[in-house]
Amino acid sequence: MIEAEGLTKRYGKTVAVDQLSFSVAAGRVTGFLGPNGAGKSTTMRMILGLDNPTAGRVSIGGKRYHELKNPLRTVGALLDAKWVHPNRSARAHLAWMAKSNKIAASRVDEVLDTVGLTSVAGKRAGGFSLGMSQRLGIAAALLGDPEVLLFDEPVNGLDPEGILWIRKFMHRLADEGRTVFVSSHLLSEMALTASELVVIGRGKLISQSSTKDFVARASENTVKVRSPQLPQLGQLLTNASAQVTADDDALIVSDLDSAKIGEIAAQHGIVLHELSPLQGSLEQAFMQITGDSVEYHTGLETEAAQILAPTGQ
Ligand SMILES: Nc1ncnc2c1ncn2[C@@H]1O[C@H](COP(=O)(O)OP(=O)(O)OP(=O)(O)O)[C@@H](O)[C@H]1O
Repeated sequence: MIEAEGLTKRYGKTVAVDQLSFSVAAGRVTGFLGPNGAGKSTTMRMILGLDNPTAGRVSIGGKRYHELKNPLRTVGALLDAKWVHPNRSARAHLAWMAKSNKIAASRVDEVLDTVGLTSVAGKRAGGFSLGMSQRLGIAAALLGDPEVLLFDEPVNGLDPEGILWIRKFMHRLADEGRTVFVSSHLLSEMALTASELVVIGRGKLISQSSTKDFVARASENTVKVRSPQLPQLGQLLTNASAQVTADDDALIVSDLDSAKIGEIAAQHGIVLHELSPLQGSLEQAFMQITGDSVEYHTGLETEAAQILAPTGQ
């Protein structure tokens, strides 16, 4: 369990994190969502005691990081996958970490196996692909068998196979009862990975809720309608003050629910071939909730299709 209360971090005039309060429960994946520069990394660093809050506090199982007796056995983190000595082998890197944290050497081969790196354990980590480096970073986070795991943008730059592996791995960790807190600016990815979302923008909390509720609360209320009498139906719906747009052989209708659309069609003897409410995407939900504070490009899982609006001080 992670709990933040009024967590605030200022760097000079920049307020990176602003009165942030949220909680992260065990046994599920909680997504930490926000555009670039929203304050996710700063928050994660404060959780891990790498940065001190200007105000407020954040605790893990009721204790601040510095109060933890065995930090690596309580919380593991992947902040920067490339943080390894390039000439060390994966095994040597983990063995060094285990030794310096008084963790049994036998854990090294266990975690290598868990993340599927056993066959390349003797190779130099500097030659690893990003996906392999991420796995090594996750192995390091798991060394102390911690109850709480933090991952900062773990799928950034990964290919689809790597993304899928990370997603499944997070689910597995949560199913084992661990607290899994994962930051991302990729809404589409978080929709598939996290069951709970802590959403921030410009350092402030925008919402904390289940992923399902977040979408339901904010998604546009639109309905897809198909009919052999589309122009006539479109006119009737417009007359009823609905917003109507054409979409191939269908109409996308907003500001009027499916029951009302069905009634209007029936009153005028119009045949319907389809009448389906559309659930908004997480991207739409984010845009609606955050208003103009961010701008999203959606769809592709590529750098080009990701968030565009840093806070820009
Ligand atoms: N050490 C620092 N000194 C000054 N400003 C900082 C520092 N670290 C972060 N900031 C600023 O604080 C704000 C939040 O940054 P942070 O990296 O936490 O955001 P983020 O949500 O993790 O974004 P990204 O995904 O781009 O890392 C940004 O405006 C950033 O420029």
